[in-house]
Amino acid sequence: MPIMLDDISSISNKVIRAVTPHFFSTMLTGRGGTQGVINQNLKPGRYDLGQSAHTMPLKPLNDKSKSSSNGVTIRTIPMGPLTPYSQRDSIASGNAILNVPSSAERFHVTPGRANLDFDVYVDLTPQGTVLKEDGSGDKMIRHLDVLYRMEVFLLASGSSTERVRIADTVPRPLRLPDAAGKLVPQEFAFVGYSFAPLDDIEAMIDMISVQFSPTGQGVHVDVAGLATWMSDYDLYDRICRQAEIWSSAAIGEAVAEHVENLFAQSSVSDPELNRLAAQLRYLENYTVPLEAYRVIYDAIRRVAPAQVADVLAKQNMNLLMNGTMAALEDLKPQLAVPPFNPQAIAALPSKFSAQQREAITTAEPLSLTTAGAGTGKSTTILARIDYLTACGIDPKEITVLSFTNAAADNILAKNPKVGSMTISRMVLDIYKLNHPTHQVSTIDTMVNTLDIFYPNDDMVRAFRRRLIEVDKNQDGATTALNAFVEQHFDAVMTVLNSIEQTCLELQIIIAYQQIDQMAEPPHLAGKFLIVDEVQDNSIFEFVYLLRYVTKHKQNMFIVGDASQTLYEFRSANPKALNALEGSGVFKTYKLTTNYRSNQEILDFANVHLADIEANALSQIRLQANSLSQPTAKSFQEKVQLKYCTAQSQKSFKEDLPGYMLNVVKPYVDACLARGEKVAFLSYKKTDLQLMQASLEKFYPGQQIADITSKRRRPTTIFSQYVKLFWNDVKQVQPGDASLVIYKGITDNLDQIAGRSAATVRTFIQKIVSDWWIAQGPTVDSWVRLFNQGSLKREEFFDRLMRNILDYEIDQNGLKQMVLNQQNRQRKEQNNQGNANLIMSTIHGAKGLEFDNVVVLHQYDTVLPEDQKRMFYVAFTRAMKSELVLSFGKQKNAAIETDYQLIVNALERRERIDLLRKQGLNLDAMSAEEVEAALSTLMTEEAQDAAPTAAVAPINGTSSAPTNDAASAAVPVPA
Ligand SMILES: Nc1ncnc2c1ncn2[C@@H]1O[C@H](COP(=O)(O)OP(=O)(O)OP(=O)(O)O)[C@@H](O)[C@H]1O
Repeated sequence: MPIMLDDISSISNKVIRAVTPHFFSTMLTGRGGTQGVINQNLKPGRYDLGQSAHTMPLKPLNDKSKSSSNGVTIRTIPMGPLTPYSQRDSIASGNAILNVPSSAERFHVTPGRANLDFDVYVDLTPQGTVLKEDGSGDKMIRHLDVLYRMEVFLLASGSSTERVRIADTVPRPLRLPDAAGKLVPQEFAFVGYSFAPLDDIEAMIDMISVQFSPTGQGVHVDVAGLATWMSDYDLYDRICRQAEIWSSAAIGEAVAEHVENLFAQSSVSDPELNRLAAQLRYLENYTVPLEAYRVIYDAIRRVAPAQVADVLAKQNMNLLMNGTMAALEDLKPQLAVPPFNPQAIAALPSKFSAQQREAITTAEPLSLTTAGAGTGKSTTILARIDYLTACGIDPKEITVLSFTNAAADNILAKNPKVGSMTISRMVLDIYKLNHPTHQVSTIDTMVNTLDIFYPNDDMVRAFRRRLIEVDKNQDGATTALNAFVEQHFDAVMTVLNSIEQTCLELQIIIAYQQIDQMAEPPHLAGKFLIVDEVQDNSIFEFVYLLRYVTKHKQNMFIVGDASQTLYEFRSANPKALNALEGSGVFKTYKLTTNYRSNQEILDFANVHLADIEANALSQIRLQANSLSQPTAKSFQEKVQLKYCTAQSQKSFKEDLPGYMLNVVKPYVDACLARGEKVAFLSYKKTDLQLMQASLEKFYPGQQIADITSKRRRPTTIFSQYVKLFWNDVKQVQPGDASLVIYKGITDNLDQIAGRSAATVRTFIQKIVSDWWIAQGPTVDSWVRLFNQGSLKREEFFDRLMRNILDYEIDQNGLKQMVLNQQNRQRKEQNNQGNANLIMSTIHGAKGLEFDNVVVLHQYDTVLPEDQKRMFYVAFTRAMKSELVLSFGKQKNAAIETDYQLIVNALERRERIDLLRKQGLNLDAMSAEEVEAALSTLMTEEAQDAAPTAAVAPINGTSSAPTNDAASAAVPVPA
């Protein structure tokens, strides 16, 4: 039985969390107090000396951006759900509405003015901020400017209206008769934007009130009172509220309302459509819930003409996914399904649970299995292949897409006849067949090549910029590149055909856009598509797969766990599975029994799982496949926690050898004595190396396997050289060109390799001399042709240039291939090797399991979601026991309190069981009576334990390790 989190009140409270300004940017520190950029001095007010509305334009707040020059970095961080442009269009449509703020929030401009039949109120909403970081001096200076939406409300005296129309001009007539025929002012709001509302809002108030007041003069504004109201303005809270809108269904409603406002007009102009497209792209600046996209998508489909809706849906990847899913749903009845085969169902091995059987044998054309860690997702995929085959489906008809090469190899090793690959490989195979002359290059090499061949082409310059944005993984970059390629398709293809290059990021976009025309290799023609670890696919990969399935009317069986999303940095969205689950397009199956770990390990993991946002919808709680009930003692034996306070990572690293000796070694000794393996997991490779150094000292005879995948940066040295120095080469005789290139690269390394020149010098010298040796004979043959007069000088240099560019691409591809192979072999060591000690990054351990695990955990009071998910993956790798070595600055860490709460809850359960065994009928007793009985039992236990009081504490906090083994507060398992 898992320990119920509801029994551990402080833990279950954790799922309720506020959204903070960090939602917009982690640079927005402070909570309106003395610290951080959002501090108590930051209030709406007047312009700084020398500033005015003219020096602070609104335009930048239509996008999130970062620019640096001369040590000064400027970031624009928008916060309004609608950009100022969209807001203006909505207002112009005559349909925009604004909530009237409560009397506690707004400033009343016209209090006690009995001679007026109207009231004027004011409020401010942060629309965005501009953060300036000046590092040019000794100290970094941060300055934040806030752009406010100024809201001026004109309401009839005594009105309790909650929502008013936003007007762009004062309505005429000013007053209309009410039900009783009395003339009352028309109510409305005006909005404007300002970085200094105390300077700018008075003019707005004046402009409105002058037209309503009986004297024809504007109302008096108590500027001192307004300044006091602004000095009480809680900016932190207001930014939090904006963040809440963005991270909830409210953003969907706000944008859908805007879409409806625009299309309620008799016609929508092209500039308005362009600004709406920009608004939809603007949403990609932040993580908007996918359910909100559904609302926006539905609104677009409802009100926009079909062709316009198609174009709009392509402006944002998440809208595109909604659109693609809707098309797939329409086709559902035509998709492939396995034939009903009772023998195949009966032949399933008996070990499979009912839940697993349901998923494995599903006859649905589109199915999604969501499941927690260790619940048998990978096992279910293997069984699905067997099941489909048993149903008479040719294995060639089955394609399995995995996230890593290692996982794809694993499927292939067990099922040599099915198609098994990564999505990148699938796209590559299709692309290569259709564009065989394009070599797969990197974005860096491509950009250099574009600069070399198209230095003055506007289209190429824009294309290049889009590629760089994708390379930097900027928000919305893939959407922008996709839209760009679609708009300039023929021109882009002409350029790619001429440079004979492409890159992975472009391949999928082109394959997507040409999906209906592209030929496909026979090994991809299968009717049954299975996708593993779907949570880590980027939204665009997912959109592509949905279209692929639509095109081939395939059966799609997908499996994933949102809480294990690790690749958000390459555009995976942990909430995508929730959206699929909620869409109703996929039949959903759930696996809840964990077959890997004991319940003690899962109780600890469950505490962390409860705190993961991506689990909020599915509310998965891991339960072991065992009837044995954990006790406080068994929990402390199987899950050990050592929390270490450390002022910095550096100081923890200095202390790490001490912790390895006093805490980790006793634990590992016990595991090895039981003949079991131990894996060491950490986020950083450098920490693993430190741990490994200690292990090598403690266990000189033990084999240690490092299964972490290695990475390498592709080189751009040749293309960079050609871009900057090719004219030098063209000045010399062809016979001297190779030497000039060799010397040119090594002599100009500072310019070519930038800051890394010093560290890569030897490496670069080697690759340039490798080129010379490898390509020497070819270049010499061209030199001979030139000398004989059968090759023109220009043609010689053209061939030479292409030769070195091709060499760079080949080398990058070759080295990556070798590295992939080595990485696979490294992973294999875990399965087949003799090593008892295994080192891996947490990312590298995904999908794997080990007898025992040591997790290096970095604690913080508020961990970002990606780190929570990462540590959850780490906490679910062990089968038998785990030791968590956690470090952080805080003295009282919640990870310790949570651990102790689990122990307390288990002890309480044991005592309740004992009372029941003693014959007490607890169900018939009141809560107070149960507590009294428990308290008596505890007193008796304390009396029994009194003579042996000198028991070491279970877990302890220490600020530095000692060499005294007895002080290692973690008990070693029996
Ligand atoms: N029905 C079952 N009976 C017994 N063992 C099972 C069963 N299903 C799965 N297992 C075992 O449970 C362990 C976890 O399974 P598997 O690796 O398939 O889970 P997973 O959901 O893919 O895990 P993760 O997401 O954490 O990588 C494996 O050792 C597997 O052999």
